[in-house]
Amino acid sequence: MRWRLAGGVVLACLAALSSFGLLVLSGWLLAGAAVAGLAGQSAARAFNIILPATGVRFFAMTRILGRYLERVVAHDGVLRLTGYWRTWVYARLAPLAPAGLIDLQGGDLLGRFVSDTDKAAAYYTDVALPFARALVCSVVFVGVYACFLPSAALVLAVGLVLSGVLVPLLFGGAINRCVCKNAQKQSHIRSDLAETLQNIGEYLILDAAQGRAEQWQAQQQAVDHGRWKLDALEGSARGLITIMAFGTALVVLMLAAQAYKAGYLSSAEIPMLVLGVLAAFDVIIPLPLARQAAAEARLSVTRLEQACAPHGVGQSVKPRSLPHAPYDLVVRNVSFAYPLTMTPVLENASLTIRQGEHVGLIGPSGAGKSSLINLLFGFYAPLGGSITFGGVDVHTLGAEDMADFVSVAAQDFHIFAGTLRDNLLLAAPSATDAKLAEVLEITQLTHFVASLPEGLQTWVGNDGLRLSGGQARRLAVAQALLRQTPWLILDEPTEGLDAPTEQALMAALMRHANNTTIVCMTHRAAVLPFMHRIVRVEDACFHPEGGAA
Ligand SMILES: Nc1ncnc2c1ncn2[C@@H]1O[C@H](COP(=O)(O)OP(=O)(O)OP(=O)(O)O)[C@@H](O)[C@H]1O
Repeated sequence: MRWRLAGGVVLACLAALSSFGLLVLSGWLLAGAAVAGLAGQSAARAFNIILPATGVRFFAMTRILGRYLERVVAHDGVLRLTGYWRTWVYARLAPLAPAGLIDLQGGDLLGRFVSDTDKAAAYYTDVALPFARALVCSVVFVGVYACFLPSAALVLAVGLVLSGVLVPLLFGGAINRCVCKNAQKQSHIRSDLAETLQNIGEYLILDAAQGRAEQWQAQQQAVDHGRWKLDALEGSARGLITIMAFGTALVVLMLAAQAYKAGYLSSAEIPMLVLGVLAAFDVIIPLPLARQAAAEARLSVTRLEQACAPHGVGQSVKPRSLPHAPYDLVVRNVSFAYPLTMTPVLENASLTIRQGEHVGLIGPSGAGKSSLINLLFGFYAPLGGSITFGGVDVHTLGAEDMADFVSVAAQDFHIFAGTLRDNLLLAAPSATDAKLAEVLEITQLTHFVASLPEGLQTWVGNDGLRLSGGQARRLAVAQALLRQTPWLILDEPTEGLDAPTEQALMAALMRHANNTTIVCMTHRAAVLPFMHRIVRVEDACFHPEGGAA
């Protein structure tokens, strides 16, 4: 990308230099023509208008062309940079989920992923490009002035440095503070908005929607106030630069007038140099905005780095070796607590599940049954002890490695916006229609799907809203079955089902997955007779029900 980005800078400089050349030459041409006209017919005839007029056209053309090409190249560069940042962030965020992202709200995370990556990429057009253009062009402007009048070149150099360096420095601190505060407010409002929209039904039921709207209004006003402050700062800096530009032009006018009197300059060169100053400041005026963009980009990059920083979980720490048969799970003296609460979930707990066993995990709500999935997939790291699967410490495996061996129908499963078929194929993209029909039969969904006019092509809406709780849960079980892994973990698979359907599902499941290891976390007594043995999770330990755990 480097050459492309450098090309954008070159084109931006070309456009700015053309603008400068156009104004300077036009000033000289108009003033020269006027002086020649006033000096009489012979002087007017002697005045060569062709060459400068050609120069004016040349600069007008290169300015238009330069600006157009600069936009094309620079925006192409930004799009590529945005793509680069998004890929970079995704590649680092994905392995951290869910433990590494626990302290980030979904809306905030989305905000970081979308708007912070945009701002980080826009650093090129909004910061690097204006500053590089200002630097390169200022040197050229001062060089050009030095050819005509060195004292004017010195004044121009001082004016450009003062307004291009000092003004951004002067306002920098206040801009940084304002940008930080605004970013925090915006991040809050975005997170709240995402959460409220996701759970709008609950807010309506709790009669809290109006209060929520009022909270937003207050938050939005605070954001608007912050934006107004930032605009005021930027406007003040821009105003100061404009005053400096006119001051510099005035001094240059005085110096040029003196030089004219002393015979060093022609009369036409006086307006040329004055107009040149105003044209030169065109590259400085965008700098306060660029300074603001720099603060925003720096903050965005910091926020992205914070979100992507490894938290010691969800990442392989040693060279991998994949699990091998027999795929036994050995949990040895494991202690575990969730980072946010630090309430012990497991304490010195041990459990062995051999390949092919069907184990029912029971116990009071909140005892820690589902937490076993989090530990197995390495979403969270145990505080002590070890967990091996197929002879390999699960801590050295990524969640994607485990997914090749273990399918989970989780309690908090998600049905994606799409058709029934889309959701099933998500688990096994190459599954045939016969395979889909087979898992629908096992999960007792065949009649339901057949009753739908569009069958598997039925759109299930966001979050599976068009399905009942029991239907959605069975769809999650069907997904897990489609993956055909040696292990199957079912968290409350029959929750919300009537007794005959529950029996039919479990019986079909056992027939189908006879050789598969099945771990069934459940509160339903009717499921337990289908299991080889039962383990109770209680008091932060695994207790066998009638045998060794
Ligand atoms: N992501 C999390 N962060 C913090 N604490 C959690 C998290 N998930 C679960 N917990 C807590 O860990 C404990 C064990 O939860 P877990 O979901 O494993 O229980 P469970 O036995 O599966 O419960 P249930 O039968 O109701 O599904 C609970 O006290 C719960 O509040």
